[in-house]
Amino acid sequence: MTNPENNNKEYINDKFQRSALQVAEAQARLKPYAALLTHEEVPLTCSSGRYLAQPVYAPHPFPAFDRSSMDGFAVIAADTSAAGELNTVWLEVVEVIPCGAVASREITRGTAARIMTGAQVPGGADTVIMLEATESRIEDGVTYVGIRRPLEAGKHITPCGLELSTGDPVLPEGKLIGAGDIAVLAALGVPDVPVRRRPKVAVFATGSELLEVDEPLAPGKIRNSNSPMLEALIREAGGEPVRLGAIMDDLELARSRVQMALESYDLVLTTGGVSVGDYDIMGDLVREQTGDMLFNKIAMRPGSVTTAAVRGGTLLLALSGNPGACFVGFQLFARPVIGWMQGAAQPFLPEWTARLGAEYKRVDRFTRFVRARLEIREGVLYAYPAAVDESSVTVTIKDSDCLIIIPPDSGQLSAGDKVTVLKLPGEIRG
Ligand SMILES: Nc1nc2c(c(=O)[nH]1)N[C@H]1C(S)=C(S)[C@@H](COP(=O)(O)OP(=O)(O)OC[C@H]3O[C@@H](n4cnc5c(N)ncnc54)[C@H](O)[C@@H]3O)O[C@H]1N2
Ligand code: MOO
Ligand SMILES: [Mg+2]
Repeated sequence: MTNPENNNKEYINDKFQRSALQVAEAQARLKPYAALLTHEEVPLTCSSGRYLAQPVYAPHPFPAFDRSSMDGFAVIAADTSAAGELNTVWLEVVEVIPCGAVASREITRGTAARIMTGAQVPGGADTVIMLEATESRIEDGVTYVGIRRPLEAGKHITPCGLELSTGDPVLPEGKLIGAGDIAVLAALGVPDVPVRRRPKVAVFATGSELLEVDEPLAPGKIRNSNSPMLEALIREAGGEPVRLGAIMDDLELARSRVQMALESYDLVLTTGGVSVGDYDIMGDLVREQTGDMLFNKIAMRPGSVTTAAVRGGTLLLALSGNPGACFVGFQLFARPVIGWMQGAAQPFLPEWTARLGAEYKRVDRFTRFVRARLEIREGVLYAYPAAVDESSVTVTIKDSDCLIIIPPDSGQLSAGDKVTVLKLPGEIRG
């Protein structure tokens, strides 16, 4: 264990003199090191939640043929111009066209084809009449369809290319693939989808107080809740978490673990030990090689101690040990890094506008990111700040739909005031 007496005396002054960066500046410092990963092809059904590595253009028109949108008869509109209540026009039904079939002949004046929803409209026909609007009779083995009103051309026909023409852009590179995208890719005949490789993100916690989840509580100890939380957050952001466990507050041990992780994974996340305490080894470790430190203080709360360094080209993001600060630090810094690595078109949490559901009086010299619950009432979005949003608090993380951004100059805010919120992934809990 690190001895407080000889705890990095050379760095002792730096430890307290940290210059705080604005959040956007810190994010910008990370970006050059969040290199785009290679791509791989995955089966279409496995592509949900992955980021598209290449844009998709329509290889053919969609629909690829003129399609009937009703069960009925394909006819020539001009044949029905004289039709009326007292003048039934009778057309000879020359064939039946089920879905998937192609007519064997063209429709000519005086003829019609029975057609099903989704079937290709036969050549010559320019309109479809619904079955219910017709009558039929059979005479000498020949079926006739009777029509009592004039029809417009183009009715109940979905034209070839209505949705897409050949070469139309369909999905941009960087799109997060969802069910609708999968439907389109299937319709366009893309069995294997080029997606970005998922970043492998190593997670380890530091803290001599940490117990595993299945261990009984012991005096002064707590269970390591940040590691499983971070793993879930990494998955949510499209990364592949690699759990490296928890280590004691031992600088030597942390140094070798961090080094090993930096050599083996795309990104390394740690939690704990980044403040100025005697055993805050991650802070010490990053300060050892000041050249590769990107930042160690951010003008935000919680998460002001979030620290980042780059070693051998790989990013180390040392998040706070305080659960609330660890969560917010992940959302603002680790999430975009994991997104950038996958070429995400929208790597940041989306910004929404809401009304404060209750007053917020806390004023800070740093921007606050306040955990809050969202509720929609009469079409208006309200954000209710968590009653306790200290960075050390765990339980309110689970009740949060968003983070309200409270800039330092906002003063005391009243219920109903407009605020910007960062929407967290998932459904609004209501
Ligand atoms: N003198 C000062 N003290 C502190 C400052 C400061 O500026 N001056 N900053 C405070 C702020 S702000 C924060 S945030 C915390 C940051 O603490 P660390 O990142 O160094 O984290 P630890 O000291 O390791 O732990 C803090 C807290 O979190 C608990 N913890 C740690 N790891 C986990 C885990 N994996 N799962 C759940 N809980 C965890 C730990 O037991 C402590 O209670 O520092 C303030 N202090
Ligand atoms: O860095 Mo601490 O999380 O501001 O509370
Ligand atoms: Mg500490």
